[in-house]
Amino acid sequence: MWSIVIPVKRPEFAKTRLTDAVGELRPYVARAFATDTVAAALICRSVAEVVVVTDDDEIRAEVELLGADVVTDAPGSGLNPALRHGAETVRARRPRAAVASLSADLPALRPGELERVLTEAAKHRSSFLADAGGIGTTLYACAGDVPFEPRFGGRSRAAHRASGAVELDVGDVPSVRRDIDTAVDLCDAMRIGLGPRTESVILQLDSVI
Ligand SMILES: Nc1nc2c(ncn2[C@@H]2O[C@H](COP(=O)(O)OP(=O)(O)OP(=O)(O)O)[C@@H](O)[C@H]2O)c(=O)[nH]1
Ligand SMILES: C=C(OP(=O)(O)O)C(=O)O
Repeated sequence: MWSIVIPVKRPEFAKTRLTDAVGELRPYVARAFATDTVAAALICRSVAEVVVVTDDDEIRAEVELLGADVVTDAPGSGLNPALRHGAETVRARRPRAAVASLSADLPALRPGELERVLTEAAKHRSSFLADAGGIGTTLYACAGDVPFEPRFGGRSRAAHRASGAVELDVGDVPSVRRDIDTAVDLCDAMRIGLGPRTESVILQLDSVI
């Protein structure tokens, strides 16, 4: 079973590359992405717990209701330190927990696809899943006795590979790979099938592109 750490940046500063597509709805879109991601992770059969790293009070309230734990966005110096803080919190309680981090911008995430990825990840000491664009990473996973050392940001697929983590070769898991940076990514996720919170925010738009 896995402990999943999901980082959520303050929505008022998040998903800036979607500004042209969603305008003033951007913080609501970012929150909906995160909440749909957390909801799908929580019902995945391989997931024991979800820890969300955020300073956003609304995200906190929503995901706690769903059953996730929340820790503050310490030390306040960006994504990888926030992820390490989440993993440290997990391992303070369960020292040999297998930990995986998942991006919070996967609003089409399907629990069964995540389960297939985590089953493959369980065969390795550390591993990662490349994003749909082939440059970044959506999931980074470590066995219980392995230091959790994420390298998200920019060309993180190459960075994770260079760190010695194994790239997971799991076919047909589009919902786990489809992170959303742009309007085109959002259209792609709509084809896969959006989670209900994102769907209802997107319905308020005249069009996405
Ligand atoms: N807790 C926390 N999460 C972060 C931080 N920076 C990024 N994230 C999360 O990391 C994941 C990937 O972030 P990006 O795709 O770069 O998201 P973004 O910065 O909102 O997007 P852009 O503004 O378009 O660059 C998302 O789940 C973000 O919420 C941070 O400083 N703290
Ligand atoms: C942070 C990442 O996401 P993106 O660059 O797609 O925003 C990453 O893939 O490492």
